[in-house]
Amino acid sequence: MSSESKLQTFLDWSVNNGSRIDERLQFKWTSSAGVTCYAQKTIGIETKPLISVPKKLLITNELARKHFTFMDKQLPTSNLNALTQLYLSHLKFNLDTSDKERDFFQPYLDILPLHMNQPYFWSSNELELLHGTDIFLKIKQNFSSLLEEFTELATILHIDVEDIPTSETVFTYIETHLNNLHSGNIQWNSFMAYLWSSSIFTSRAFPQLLIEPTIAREESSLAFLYPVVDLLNHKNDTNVKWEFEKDEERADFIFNETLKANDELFNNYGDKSKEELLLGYGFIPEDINPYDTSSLTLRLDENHISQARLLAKLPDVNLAADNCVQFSLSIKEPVPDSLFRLFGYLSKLKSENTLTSRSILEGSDELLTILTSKLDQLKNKGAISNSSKNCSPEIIRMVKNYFNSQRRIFQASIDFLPRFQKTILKKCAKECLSFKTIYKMDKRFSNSLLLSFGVVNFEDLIKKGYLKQALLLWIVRISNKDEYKDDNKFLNSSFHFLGIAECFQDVSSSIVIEKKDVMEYMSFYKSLFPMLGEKIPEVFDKGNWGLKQFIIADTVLDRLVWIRKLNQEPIFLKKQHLQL
Ligand SMILES: C[S@@+](CC[C@H](N)C(=O)[O-])C[C@H]1O[C@@H](n2cnc3c(N)ncnc32)[C@H](O)[C@@H]1O
Repeated sequence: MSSESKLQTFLDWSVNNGSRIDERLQFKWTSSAGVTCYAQKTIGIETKPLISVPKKLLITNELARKHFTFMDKQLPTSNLNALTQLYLSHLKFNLDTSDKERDFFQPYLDILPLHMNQPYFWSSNELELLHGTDIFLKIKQNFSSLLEEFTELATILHIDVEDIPTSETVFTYIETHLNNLHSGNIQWNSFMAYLWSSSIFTSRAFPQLLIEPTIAREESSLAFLYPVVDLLNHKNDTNVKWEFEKDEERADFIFNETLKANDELFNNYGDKSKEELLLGYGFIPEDINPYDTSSLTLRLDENHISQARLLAKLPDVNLAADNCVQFSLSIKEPVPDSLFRLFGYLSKLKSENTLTSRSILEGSDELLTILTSKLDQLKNKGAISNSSKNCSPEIIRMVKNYFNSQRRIFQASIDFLPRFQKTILKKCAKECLSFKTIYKMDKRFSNSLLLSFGVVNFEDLIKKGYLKQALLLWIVRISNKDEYKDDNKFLNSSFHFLGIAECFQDVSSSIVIEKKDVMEYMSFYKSLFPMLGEKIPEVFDKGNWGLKQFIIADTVLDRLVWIRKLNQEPIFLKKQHLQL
């Protein structure tokens, strides 16, 4: 029977069994999206359902329960639809024995597609295109759960199953059995049949809540198959309503938009990201999708994971694998606060008990490095040749589209970081000062750099590579501020709020300087002293300019200065807790 006649037989069956389909609708086969529904005439917004289907046409968990014999408590709890999925495999592929229910549902079973586009059914060459992505990890995880669930079901229901693949062999198993699935020639109790029915459920089932609004929360993932309405394709943001008319026992599809003649009638499967559409439904629309998300998976040091989760107040993020945390990124929320907190934690110094503005800003720079390298990887991966070996052009198109959407999100996250840093700096404007401003304000100091290093302005300082020397010299100058009779007032009043002298004192009283530290700083120190003291005594010969002061100043630098990665500009930040 051709696809068109199967579709007609199905529509007749559904109407003969009490379905009502608005006569202005027409269902057709299309090569791009399978069965598709169009308006033949203009349809205005109506409260009357466009499609109503009686309960007896729905394939529910209740039917599955009647079919199999088992003890209730034994069923797998990881997927409440496991039994209904197995029941669907039985209806569709058990052709050995006659079956009243199968005979009844036959017209519906005949229009369920055997060619599925979800990545679980792709060839190894096609799957290779996704290798190294989070989506590939999810495919592997989902395969493991499905295998576990299927094995558990078979044991509970005492079903003889041959040849269950393992997580390692599942990809080859599917490639070997794919042609048999396409011709409908598989055993109902095979893993291939279960994978098919589970994908049918993922791509076309509706929530049981629709029929039973009072269902317990633990059972909210229960689902059922809803013939006719499941022929409608998906478009995000489409305004639809599904209702169950209890008295008449029928499920209604109400469309709250207008349609012109030849417009497609869409359903809304729930506003989905491209990743969800690809994994669950095997298609990706061309247009830009505001619901797109991407994820950043990070492996954390085993010793730090619990502390990191506590201090960074990580929400119950998806633990992708042992010691891995996963964060969702989207155009709407390019970087969640929890990710900033985690990087703030990772950039925290031992001297910081909590997250500080410095650790958060430092962390945001680290995050920038990681996001940039992820973006580069995505650019490389997305550069797929249109003639990739043995890959379907449609799959290549979808994968490219997926990578593009992922790149857009990572780019949005990268673009967000400088804005975030600006906001933080604004938030602590009263407790921070850039070294550029300091350089401008402390004229005597900047003049001393002109005389000693020939530095004419701040940019020149960075260009000539004297930034670190200048920072250390200035910190030591602040530690000696009481010795500058002329500048004393200026140094005290202008920079006092940063707490540099206090931090210097603090480090000085606790630091233990070893021989190796002295060796490390010796050549640096010798390049500056006694030369500077002799050349500009009014700055570099007041107070203590010994080598130890520079070792202390380096620690102060670590504790109080954030050097912004983007422009190498150092910013002094008073040590203080920052709440995100
Ligand atoms: C609930 S079914 C819809 C009916 C389906 N067209 C059919 O032939 O049976 C969901 C499947 O339809 C296809 N689909 C749904 N919306 C689509 C869209 N906007 N573009 C392309 N394919 C779509 C996908 O293959 C998806 O897995």
